[in-house]
Amino acid sequence: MSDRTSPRVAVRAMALLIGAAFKADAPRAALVLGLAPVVGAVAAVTAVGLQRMVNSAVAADLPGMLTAALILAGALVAGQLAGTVAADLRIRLQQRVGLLLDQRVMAMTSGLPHLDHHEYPPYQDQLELLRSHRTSLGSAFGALVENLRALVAFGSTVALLMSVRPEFLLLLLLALPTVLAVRRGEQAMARAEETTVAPARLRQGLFTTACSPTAAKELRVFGLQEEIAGRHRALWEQVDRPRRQAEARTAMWTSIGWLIFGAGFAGALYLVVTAAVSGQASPGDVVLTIALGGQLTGSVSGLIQMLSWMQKTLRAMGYYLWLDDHARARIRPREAGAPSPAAGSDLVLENVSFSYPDAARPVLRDVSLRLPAGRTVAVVGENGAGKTTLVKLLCRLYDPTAGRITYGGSDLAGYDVQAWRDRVTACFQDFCRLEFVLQESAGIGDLPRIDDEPAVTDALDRAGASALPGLLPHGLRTQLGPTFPGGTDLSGGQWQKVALTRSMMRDAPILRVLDEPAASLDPASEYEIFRRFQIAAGQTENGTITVFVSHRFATVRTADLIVVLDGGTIRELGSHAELMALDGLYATLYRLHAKGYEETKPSWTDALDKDFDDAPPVGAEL
Ligand SMILES: Nc1ncnc2c1ncn2[C@@H]1O[C@H](COP(=O)(O)OP(=O)(O)OP(=O)(O)O)[C@@H](O)[C@H]1O
Repeated sequence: MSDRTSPRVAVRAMALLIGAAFKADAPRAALVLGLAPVVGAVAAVTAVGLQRMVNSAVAADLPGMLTAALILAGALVAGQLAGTVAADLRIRLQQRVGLLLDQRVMAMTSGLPHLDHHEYPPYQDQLELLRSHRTSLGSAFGALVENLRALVAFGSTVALLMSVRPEFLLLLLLALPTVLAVRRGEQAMARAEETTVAPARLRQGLFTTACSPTAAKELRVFGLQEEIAGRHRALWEQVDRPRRQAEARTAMWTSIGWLIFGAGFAGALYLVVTAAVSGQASPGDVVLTIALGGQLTGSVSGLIQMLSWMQKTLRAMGYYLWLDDHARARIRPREAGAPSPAAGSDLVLENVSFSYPDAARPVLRDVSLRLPAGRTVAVVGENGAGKTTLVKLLCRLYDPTAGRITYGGSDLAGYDVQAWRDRVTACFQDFCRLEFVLQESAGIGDLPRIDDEPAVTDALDRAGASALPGLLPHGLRTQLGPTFPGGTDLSGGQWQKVALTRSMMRDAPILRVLDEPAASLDPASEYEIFRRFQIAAGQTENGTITVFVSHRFATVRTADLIVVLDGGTIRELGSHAELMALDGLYATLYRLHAKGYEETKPSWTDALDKDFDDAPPVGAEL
């Protein structure tokens, strides 16, 4: 992993923070940055006032004493006012900058066209580092401002000390070991965090599992609480040991640095006191040195704390910039005039192969397939055969690693990814339980019509869920999900129907993907839904291609075309009748399922047999 605190990254991060602050609130940003040096210089001005006061008092110079008193009073008032105002302004601005960066992180993460950052461990590690340092992002602008203040405080103190004796510049050098120790400590800490990020991510995963309502049932039934807690503890140790060691080393080096600085300061005091005794320095110089000495210790310590804070936030900004670079390389703005997919064509896979990042073997190998417009296509195969991967490629959640997918003769990769997705709709196996009101949770499937009640009612009907609003206390306005007070939780099948309704919202999709859309549905609902899908697919003017993945052969047999995947390749292809006549893998699997099915076959499936046995096969055309 690259050094997240390299000078180049630091400069980029600071420019980004200042830009974000001005974007969030330009007048406030200008005021905060302008006040920081004023606050930083107050202590040095106070020390000058003291020096003048003592020298004027020794010389019995009343006007001089009055001027010194004015300087002291002015510094006191300016310090208090500017300090309070600056802190207040800074904290609010810091919150706004934090919000802006949070929103950018959300936009970048969810705007990435592909899924690899969620599924590929090295990317997940980077996201985990960013997530664990997210709060530092919020305070990054504050750290920048406080460093500016601390630098001015330190610089003005050193300048004044040099005005007493130039050799006091050496004190600056004596502060260096402490500063370097802190910087090295931060780097060691960064290394420790980066090398332990994988177990830290696993530990976070276990924590989420232990607290998640989805895992709650299995945790109790299998008595897993102790097991999960034990694994969490072990991972904590694994993560914590290198971090503790880095902290201990930093503390040791910082203490040595402070000892060197303390010895130097004692030497400076000795020099100025002996000079005053021999008449080479004024009593004011002694007071100034003592005041500045205390001030210098405070400002070195402040500077070190600020530098340490700054390094932490710069590290967080380094992770942010990694995501920014990653997203910039992948998120393409929608090109004006880029070709849009025209409706009514076939979708064709030409020798498509696909491997997940870093995977040893391809998941799909040399798949060639024509998905005809206006038809339903079922994809079947054993677990791990590559069915979900295939539909992910169709949605362009990944691009093939070899071969190509074309629509209307044009490579999908040539279309703007968002323009393609605008014409695709889907219900995934691991669908989202969006805890909005029912109207929105379903309507979000076609964002411009999220509030369109007739559109949602129609989609509910097409998804076989028209009864759902009537079962809920406030119909379409019912708040879904147990997270909200007064929210209504749904059964697994009802949630799935809401997800299906979402996939029914877009009016004329080119492609509708249904990845095990009926896993939680009862057989009658499943039958009804597929019947509607098939009728809808044949009727839509643009000839929607409906691709569904299913293990339920009673439904699969209704498809116009059935694709049998086996180990990432197409084993068989055709209509139900053709595949049964072939008497291969499909026929074997079908008979296995039918055996159990015939024994318990309910009467409503007679309609299924009658409806689809006469359907013309389309596999022959391919
Ligand atoms: N994100 C991923 N990264 C690496 N490998 C993956 C990923 N997703 C799936 N795989 C692997 O790809 C293969 C095919 O997975 P896929 O989900 O496409 O199978 P499937 O046919 O849909 O299975 P199922 O019927 O169990 O849903 C599996 O061996 C799986 O381990």
